[in-house]
Amino acid sequence: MVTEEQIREYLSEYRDPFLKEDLVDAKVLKNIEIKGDIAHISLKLGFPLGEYAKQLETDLTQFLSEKDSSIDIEIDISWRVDAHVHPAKVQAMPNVKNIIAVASGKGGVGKSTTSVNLALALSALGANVGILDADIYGPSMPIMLGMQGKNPETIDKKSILPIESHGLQSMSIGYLVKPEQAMVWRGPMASGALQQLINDTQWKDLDYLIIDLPPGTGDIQLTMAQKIPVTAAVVVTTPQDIALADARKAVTMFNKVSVPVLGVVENMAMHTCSNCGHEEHIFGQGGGETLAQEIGVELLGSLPLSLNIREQTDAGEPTVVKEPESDVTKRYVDIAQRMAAKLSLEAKDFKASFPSISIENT
Ligand SMILES: Nc1ncnc2c1ncn2[C@@H]1O[C@H](COP(=O)(O)OP(=O)(O)OP(=O)(O)O)[C@@H](O)[C@H]1O
Repeated sequence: MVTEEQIREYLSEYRDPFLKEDLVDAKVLKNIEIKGDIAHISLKLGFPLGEYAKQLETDLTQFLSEKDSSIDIEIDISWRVDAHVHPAKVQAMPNVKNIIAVASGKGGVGKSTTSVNLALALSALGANVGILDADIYGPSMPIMLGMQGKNPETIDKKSILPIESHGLQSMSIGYLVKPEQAMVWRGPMASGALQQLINDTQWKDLDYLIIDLPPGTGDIQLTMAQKIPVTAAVVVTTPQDIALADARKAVTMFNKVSVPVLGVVENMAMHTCSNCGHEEHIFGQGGGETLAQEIGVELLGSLPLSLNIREQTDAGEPTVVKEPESDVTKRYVDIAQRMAAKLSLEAKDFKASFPSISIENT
C-alpha cells in the first residue's frame, strides 16, 4: 500500500516545465488523501493553465505510474492568480492583483506588439487581463486593438472605464486625445496625463495589468517603475548587438528599483521564408540566450519576424486572436505562461488580494 509520504516524495521529484521547480518546492501541492486503493492528489497552481491543466494531469499520471505501477491515482488540478508584493512598496492599484511592466531599452523592437499579444495570451488562458498603454507620445494600443476613435465612458465625473475588446480591458491616452495633440506635450504635461490614466482608470478585477512602457531607460521609465506599483517586469529585445546592449540597461534599471525581471523575450529572432519555409537568423543567432545567461535572467522565448504578426497586429486583430491555432500564437502562449509561472513564485501580498474573484479550472 502506498503512503502519503511516498506520494509526496514522488511529487518532489516531478519538475514542472513552467515553474522550473518540483511540485513540493513550488508549494502547489494542496492535499494528498489515500482512500482505499486510490490516491487523491490535489494541486493548485498560481498561474492560468488553459490546456496545460490536461497535459499536466496526463504527464503526472504517467510519471507516478512509472514510479509505482500499483498506485491508482486521481489528480485534481486548479489554479488561482494571487497578488504579489510590490517591491517598491507603493500603494497597490485598486482591483489589480499584479502589474507587469513590459520594457525595451530601444525603440522599435516590437515591445507594443509583444505586450498586446502576451496580454491576449494570458486572457486566452483564462485570466482577467488589462493593458495600459504608457507610451504617451506614441500610443499604439487603440490601433492594435482595433479600437481607434473610441472614447472611454466617464463615471462620477472622475473615473474612466477601460475600453473592452477581444476580452481584454485597455486604456491609452490615444482614446482621450488626438495623436497630434499628445505629440507636442512637454514632459510635465505628458507625465501628468499618464498619472491621470493610472489614478482614474477603473479596472475590473484584474489578475494582471500589462503596462506597455515607453521605449528607453531614461528618467521617465525609472520614475514610472517607482511610482506605479509594478510587481515585475519583462524586457523585449531583438537579436542585434545594439538592442541587446540596451536590453541589458533595461534589466539594470529594474534591478535598481528592486523590481524582479521575469525574463527577456527575443522578438524578430528568425525569419521563415513564406515561399520555401527556410528559416534564417537574419540578425544573428543565440543573442537572447547569451544575454539572458550573462545577466542571469530567463529567456522566456523567441518570436519570428513574420509578416502575419505585423499585418494582423497593425490591423487591430493581433495574431493571438486572429490565428489562435498558429505556431506563433503557441509561442506567445508559452511565453505568457512562463512569465506568469515565474511571477507565481514571487512573495505574495495578502493585503492586496481581493477575495471577490476566484478563478478555478479543473
Ligand atoms: N515579430 C514581428 N514580426 C514582424 N513585424 C513585427 C514584429 N514585432 C513587431 N513588428 C512590427 O514592427 C513595428 C514596430 O512594432 P511596435 O510598435 O510593437 O514596436 P515598439 O518597440 O513598441 O515601438 P516604439 O518603441 O516605437 O513604441 C510594427 O509595425 C509592428 O507591427
